[in-house]
Amino acid sequence: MQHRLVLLRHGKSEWNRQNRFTGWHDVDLADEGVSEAHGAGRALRAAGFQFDIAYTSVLKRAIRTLWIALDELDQVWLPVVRDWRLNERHYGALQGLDKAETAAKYGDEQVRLWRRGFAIQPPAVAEDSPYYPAGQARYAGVPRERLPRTESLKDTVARVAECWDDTLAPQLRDGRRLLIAAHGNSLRGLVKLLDRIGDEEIEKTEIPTGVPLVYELDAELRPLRHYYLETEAAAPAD
Ligand SMILES: O=C(O)[C@H](O)COP(=O)(O)O
Repeated sequence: MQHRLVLLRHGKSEWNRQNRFTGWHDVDLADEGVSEAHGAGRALRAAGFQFDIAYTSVLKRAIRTLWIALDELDQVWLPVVRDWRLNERHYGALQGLDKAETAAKYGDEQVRLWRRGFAIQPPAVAEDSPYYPAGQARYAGVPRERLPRTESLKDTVARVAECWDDTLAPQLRDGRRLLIAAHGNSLRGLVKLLDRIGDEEIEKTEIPTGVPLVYELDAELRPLRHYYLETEAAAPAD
C-alpha cells in the first residue's frame, strides 16, 4: 500500500431526515448527523488515522461534519480546502421536494431514473430560482456558465474527476494523507472513478452517512482494497 484516502459522507441532514431532495441547498446537519460526525471522528482516531490536508465542499453539512471529525481527531489545525466541485449533485427543480410525494406525483420509475439514471437530468431550475447558484457569494469565483441549473450523476462525476485530476491525485502523489468530507453523489462519483464502475453498475452503489470509507491505493493510485470503519452509529457496511 502506498497511499490511504478516507472518504466521509456528511452526517444525516435536516432534509435527509425529512426525505427531501437537497442537492446544492445549504441545509444543516440534523442532531443525528452531528452524532454521526462525532462517531466518525472517534472511529478515525481509534484507528490511528492522521491527515495532512482535508477537502470538502462549500455546503455546511459537509463542512460541519469535517469540523466535528477533525475536533475528535484533535486535528482542527489541519489545512482545509473547500471546493465547489465536491458539492452534492444539483437536483434541479426537485430540490426541496419530498421524495415520496415526488414519486406519488411522477411515479416510482421516473423518480428512480432521476435519482439513479446516469445521464438523466431532473428538470432545471429557472435563473430566477433561489436554487440557481449564480450570484451566491460562495460561487463568486466560479464562471457563471459552470454553475448548474440541474445535474445528472454524469455531470457530477465530470466535475469530481476534474478535482481529482488537478488537486486530489497530485496531493496523494506528493505523499499527503487526505480526508475528503463530501456528499452522497459526489462521493459516488469518486468511487466510480477509483473502482472503474460502469455507468449502469454505479446505480447499485450507495454510501452511508457519517461512516469513514478507507481506500488503500498503490503507487499508481489504483485501489488495492476499501473498507468502512465501524462507528458507534453504524457497523461496517458490506
Ligand atoms: O441531495 C440529496 O437529496 C441527497 O443528499 C442525495 O439524494 P439521493 O440519494 O436521492 O441522490
